[in-house]
Amino acid sequence: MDKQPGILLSSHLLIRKCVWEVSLNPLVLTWRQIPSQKNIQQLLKVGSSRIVSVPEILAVWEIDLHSGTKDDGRWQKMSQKPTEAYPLAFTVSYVRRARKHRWRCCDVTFLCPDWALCQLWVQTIKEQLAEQTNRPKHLLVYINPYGGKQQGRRIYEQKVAPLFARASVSTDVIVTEYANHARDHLTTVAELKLYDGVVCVGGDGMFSEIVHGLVSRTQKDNDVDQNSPEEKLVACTLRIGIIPAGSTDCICYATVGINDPVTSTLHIIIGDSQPMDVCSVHHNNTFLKYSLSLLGYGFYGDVLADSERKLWMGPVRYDFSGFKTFLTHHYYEGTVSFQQATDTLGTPRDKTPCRAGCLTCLHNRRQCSKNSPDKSTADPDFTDGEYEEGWRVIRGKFLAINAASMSCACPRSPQGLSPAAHLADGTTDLILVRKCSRFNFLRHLIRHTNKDDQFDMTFVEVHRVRRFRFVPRHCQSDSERELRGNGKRTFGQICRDHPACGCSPAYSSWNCDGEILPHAAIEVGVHCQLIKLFARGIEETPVFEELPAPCVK
Ligand SMILES: Nc1ncnc2c1ncn2[C@@H]1O[C@H](COP(=O)(O)OP(=O)(O)OP(=O)(O)O)[C@@H](O)[C@H]1O
Repeated sequence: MDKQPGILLSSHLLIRKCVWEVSLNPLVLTWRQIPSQKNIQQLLKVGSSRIVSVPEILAVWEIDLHSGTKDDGRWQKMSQKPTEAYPLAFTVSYVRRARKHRWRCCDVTFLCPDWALCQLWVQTIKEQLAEQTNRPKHLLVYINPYGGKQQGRRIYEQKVAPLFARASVSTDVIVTEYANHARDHLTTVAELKLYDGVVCVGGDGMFSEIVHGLVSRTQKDNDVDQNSPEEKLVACTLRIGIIPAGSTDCICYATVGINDPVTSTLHIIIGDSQPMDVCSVHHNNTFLKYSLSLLGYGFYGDVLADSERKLWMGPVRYDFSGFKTFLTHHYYEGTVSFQQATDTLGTPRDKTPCRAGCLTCLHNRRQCSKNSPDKSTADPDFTDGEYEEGWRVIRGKFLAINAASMSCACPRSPQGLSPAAHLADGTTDLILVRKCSRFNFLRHLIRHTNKDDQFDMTFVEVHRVRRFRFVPRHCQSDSERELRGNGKRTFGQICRDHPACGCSPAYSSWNCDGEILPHAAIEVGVHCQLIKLFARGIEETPVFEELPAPCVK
């Protein structure tokens, strides 16, 4: 065994009858096949080395090659036989990158010539894993058994729990019994100090519950009043993991790049961390909700409101309501005011999407901590419209008002609603679609499904903002809304149900991450990096090139 500087261990070990030079340094574990006359041609054909970064090693254990059991006595399927010269073995479990941001767990078994060397390897790798202090040891897991295709429990038992066990991550599991069970448990009785993170098995609705529970609990524990829109919220210390088991899994797409339970579990095990902004939504100094992805008034609010009246149609209701809402072509009058983020890197129109290790988020996070969020500066390029006490004010008729805190990319819209929106830069992209012809609105919508710029249209404007307010033109009192809720129809409601009628209703609804808000007049503030996820953002290209390794089992 030769030791070079920086190298912790280096030995010749056997993998499936071939001798490999295996070495470990604090950053990577590598194994390179030693060429011999016999295997040189095969090496040229298929490649002969493998590099695994130490932070992506999940576990290591000794195995008894004769009995086929692990060092903890559990049975393991053996694919290699011991030889006289290499009678002992250990297995390393690590992350392997597959296509389209998918991660898989791979095992490689190394055969050793003697007991002492085998022990040394296992011990040294374990010591390196113990240095990875960002990894969770104990997690609180909530499973929604009714999310998506109702597979949450099965996904957890078959795909997630075995990986947690392999990586020695212990869990307390709660299967939710009713909507908001997880939120209420987190806000009140959960003993958060026992855990290194909270995991939800479900979709975006379930994730939203966890965020509401954790953020509210953190504010409660720190005596912060959530009802004040100006209040600076305290960031949550526990990270959140999402095991996708919902219908859309939009947050998973935006933070991992794919909705795959195994990939998300591996991100949790290795202790990845992705900060995320959270928008607080208030009405009249009363807290309404937190939003993580999309706030939409007009088109997206109407689609959701209509689809909720057609639950019996199943998932096809979204297409139906989308088409119907497009045909009704309602516009809404009101005033939008906002504080533009003028001191930040990046704009909604640039071509740089938010990716793992995003420098824009890093830079803008520093700006957020320097500036008080309310001190917005006037936009020097702005000549049109008005300013009121540092807020830019736009009055008009809008087909849609959307605030995208992330790209909102999904399989239907691969670039998303705002392709360059950032996960953690302390801003949201406010998109205003003014009244235009049906044909032009259709052109705008179609651009979400291809690579054309959906903002390059005269009736669309987009601003990167830290706060915004919306007030509908005919500001509605709460009693009026109650009347609507009780079924006494205003003209708006009648028109909504009879699209042939030419006039637009006075109010739409806000779609807040897939839920309808009870008020049209709202104030929204972005809280920079309020939560952290067990994720790393979408990776541009794999860090380590994938090389086929013929000897890996
Ligand atoms: N035990 C339960 N019974 C009924 N509803 C529940 C239960 N647990 C959670 N919920 C609620 O179910 C709603 C939907 O769940 P979830 O987000 O997991 O799936 P989905 O709606 O199919 O997926 P997506 O949100 O990605 O479209 C959530 O808003 C959550 O509050």
